[in-house]
Amino acid sequence: MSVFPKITSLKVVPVAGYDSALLTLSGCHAPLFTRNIIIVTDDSGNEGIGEIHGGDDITKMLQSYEDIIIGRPITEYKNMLNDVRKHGWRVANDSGQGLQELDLSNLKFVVHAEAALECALLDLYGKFVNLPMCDIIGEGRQRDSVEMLGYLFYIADSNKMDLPYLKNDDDSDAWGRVRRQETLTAEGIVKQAKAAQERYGFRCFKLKGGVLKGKEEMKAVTALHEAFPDARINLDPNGAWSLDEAIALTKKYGDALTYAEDPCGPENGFSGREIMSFYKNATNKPVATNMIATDWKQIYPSLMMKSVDIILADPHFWGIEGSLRVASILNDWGLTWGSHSNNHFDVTLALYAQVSAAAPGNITPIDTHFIWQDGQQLCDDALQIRNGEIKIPDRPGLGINLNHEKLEKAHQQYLSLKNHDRDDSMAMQYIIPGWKYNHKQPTLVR
Ligand SMILES: O=C([O-])C(=O)C[C@H](O)[C@@H](O)C(=O)[O-]
Ligand SMILES: [Mg+2]
Repeated sequence: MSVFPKITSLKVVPVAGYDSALLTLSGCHAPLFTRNIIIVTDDSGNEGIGEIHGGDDITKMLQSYEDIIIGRPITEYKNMLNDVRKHGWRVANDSGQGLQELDLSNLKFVVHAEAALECALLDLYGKFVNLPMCDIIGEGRQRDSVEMLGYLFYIADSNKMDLPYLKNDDDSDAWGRVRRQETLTAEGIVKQAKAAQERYGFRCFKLKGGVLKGKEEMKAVTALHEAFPDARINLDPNGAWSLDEAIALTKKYGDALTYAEDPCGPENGFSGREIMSFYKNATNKPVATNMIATDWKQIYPSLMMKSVDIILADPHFWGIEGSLRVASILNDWGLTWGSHSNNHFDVTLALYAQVSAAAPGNITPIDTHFIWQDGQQLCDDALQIRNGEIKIPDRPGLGINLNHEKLEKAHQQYLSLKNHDRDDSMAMQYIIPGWKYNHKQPTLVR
């Protein structure tokens, strides 16, 4: 008979949180974004938690795991995950296109819902053996503290949209104010970076591009470099530029840009993996991606063709152990690991910290959207970004515990929404009536 705690329940709680009117190639972030929180309990009384993208399909996938895991000892977590992969609910008709054209309707195929279960089971397991998650995953702990990057965005004027964006909700410092204000210039981006640095101490920045003309965005990169000469600076237009434009822009403004993230993508019958390899040959610029290498099939040609240097292997796309396998391979081959993010709560923030703490090698500072959500924590003991870093707490598992009242409030916010899937064109159409997504046209260039 097993002496190990057994799983007694699985609960899926869809939640929503507030966001700013952030602009990206896919449009404008809506005032509320959705996520799914999974809570797994065992008969020792422990609660394990995980968080993943929102949307009805992902909620359904998570709910389908219940019968597969109830009654099993937590030490069987690897077998439980294997059974979930075999028997869990799946969305049909994946074209295999993935995110190479940033088609957000493909997120449900790219996101691996079982990563949230993996997180909750490892949280329980860590609590059982009384060790932080980073000590029991991958090759074990590689560092005690993880560097995060300051993720900057152009922001639309939410006063011009009849939508419930937060306004004047946080007057505690410059960041609290700046993150809700219209930002469409290089000076505005530098102001945003300074405010973010003041609150969080970031040493590196990433600017989300694909919004203005490439030349304008590179001017913002140059202004950031002048303001923060020691910072690593990255621009991510999500493949909006043509190969020729990406080469020309990088040549002109190259010194300010430490590396480029998905500067170009599929064109003229070539896949994004081929185009990025042409770009690298022409510029020698290090390249990061969360678009062309999001699974094991895509990673093979990407590495064969030397299309990328930095793979942002988000554990929500690869699973926790999958992401760390990517980290080990990249490290052995002299390449670099990092993680991509979408909007998220503090459960994901803790997951990024734990996975990154276990990623071997010289990793790149980790993406997080959380600074845009700060103040909406679901846990009382949420991890903090201080001096640009998150310290791994001396607590077992993820190192955080849900506050069920806060969770219920976020669930009520979710229930107030008609649509649960991300749709960046909805808010965008308030800015440019009739606006339609085009993966080769920056959002405001119409
Ligand atoms: O690096 C990233 O965060 C991305 O490439 C894509 C995401 O869709 C991001 O722009 C977002 O969530 O708004
Ligand atoms: Mg990206």
